[in-house]
Amino acid sequence: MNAIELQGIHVALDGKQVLHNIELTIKQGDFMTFLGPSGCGKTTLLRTIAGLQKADAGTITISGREVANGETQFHMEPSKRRLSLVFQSYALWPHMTVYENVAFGLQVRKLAKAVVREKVEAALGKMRIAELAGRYPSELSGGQQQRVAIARAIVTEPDILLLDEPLSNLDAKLRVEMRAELKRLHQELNTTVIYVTHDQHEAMTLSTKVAVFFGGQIVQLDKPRELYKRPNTLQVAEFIGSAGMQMNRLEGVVRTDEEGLSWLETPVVLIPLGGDGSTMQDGQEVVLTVRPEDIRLYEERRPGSIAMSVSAVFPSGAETLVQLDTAGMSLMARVIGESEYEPGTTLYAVLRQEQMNAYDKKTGIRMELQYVTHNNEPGESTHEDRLSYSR
Ligand SMILES: Nc1ncnc2c1ncn2[C@@H]1O[C@H](COP(=O)(O)OP(=O)(O)OP(=O)(O)O)[C@@H](O)[C@H]1O
Repeated sequence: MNAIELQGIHVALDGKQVLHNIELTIKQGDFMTFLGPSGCGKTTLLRTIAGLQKADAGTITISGREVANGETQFHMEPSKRRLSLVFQSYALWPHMTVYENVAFGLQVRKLAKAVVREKVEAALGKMRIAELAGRYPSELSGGQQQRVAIARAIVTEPDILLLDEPLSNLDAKLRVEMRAELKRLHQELNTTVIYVTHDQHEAMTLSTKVAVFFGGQIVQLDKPRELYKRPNTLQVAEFIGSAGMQMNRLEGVVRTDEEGLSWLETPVVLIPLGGDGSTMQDGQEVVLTVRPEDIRLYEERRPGSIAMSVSAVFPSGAETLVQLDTAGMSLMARVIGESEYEPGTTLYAVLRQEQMNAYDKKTGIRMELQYVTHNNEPGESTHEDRLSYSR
């Protein structure tokens, strides 16, 4: 069964349209992340699912039950939706111990004392904070407080766990630790999770699915790997490519000749294209993106390679980023392990074409280009032989 179905959700705040026609299905057990820049509507959608915000139009169904309907003005109370919400601020009650904070939601349901104890102990155990039961929030670190907040959310065994930037107040080391904890918890509980973040790393490492938001709309819904490899638009590619996940960008123009041959002309390399040409036009401006790990570096010239000069080397232990320049263009390549390259060295960069993405510069939409693979067999005349490999 689907855990959540959203159909045609529209929300306006203060007369401004914040969510536009959101359509989304989340499967039971999914770890769904809402990813996007600040102000794109992620939190508003989470609050709408939780029932803290009314939808102006559309329907929300949770575990087969309709909980909101814009047309009939039906709006089920948050407490009846069988979900728990954890905020960025932990919002623990300062005058209650950890045990009391976690037990509160069960006590209001008037469960027997022994049942409450059993469930609270289980939740604290799952978050690995059993020994903190008697402490007050002021006696805990930020990471420990966040664990208590999550224990409080899971103790009621909700169908769905909603997490709004739960790690953003933690320092870098704790974030990584808590990320691993959340992943373990999701696997252990098999609860459906919706997670809001603007951190691409968090989205990539935790999620089974990622919904990318821009301007109140979902612009791509994919598995993390697909999103990383094939962003649908240049805007998504650049967003996913920011914050430490460098993305190289190369501008070019499609050229076709009278014989029907096509190629991409960039300032540094000509890339032969196959296909019947139906998806491209002569003169069409294209932006190519290629990740640093998809650039191979050679010390000798190869077909289709770009002669470049090493301008900087950034070693980081397991890998090295090598920055290369030519003709006013800069590329970043990733090399496994340490690299001996010295600034000023000439290297030949080959872009792994099957890993590149091409976008129409005007619309920003990804194009399906067919690249001609390099063929080095002697004596064979190929499409690429008729182009000069590099300029
Ligand atoms: N109570 C409100 N009244 C009016 N506008 C609001 C209100 N809350 C949010 N907004 C606006 O709605 C838009 C979406 O806000 P929202 O908090 O959902 O974005 P977000 O993607 O979660 O951002 P962030 O990552 O910064 O939390 C923003 O333009 C914001 O200014």
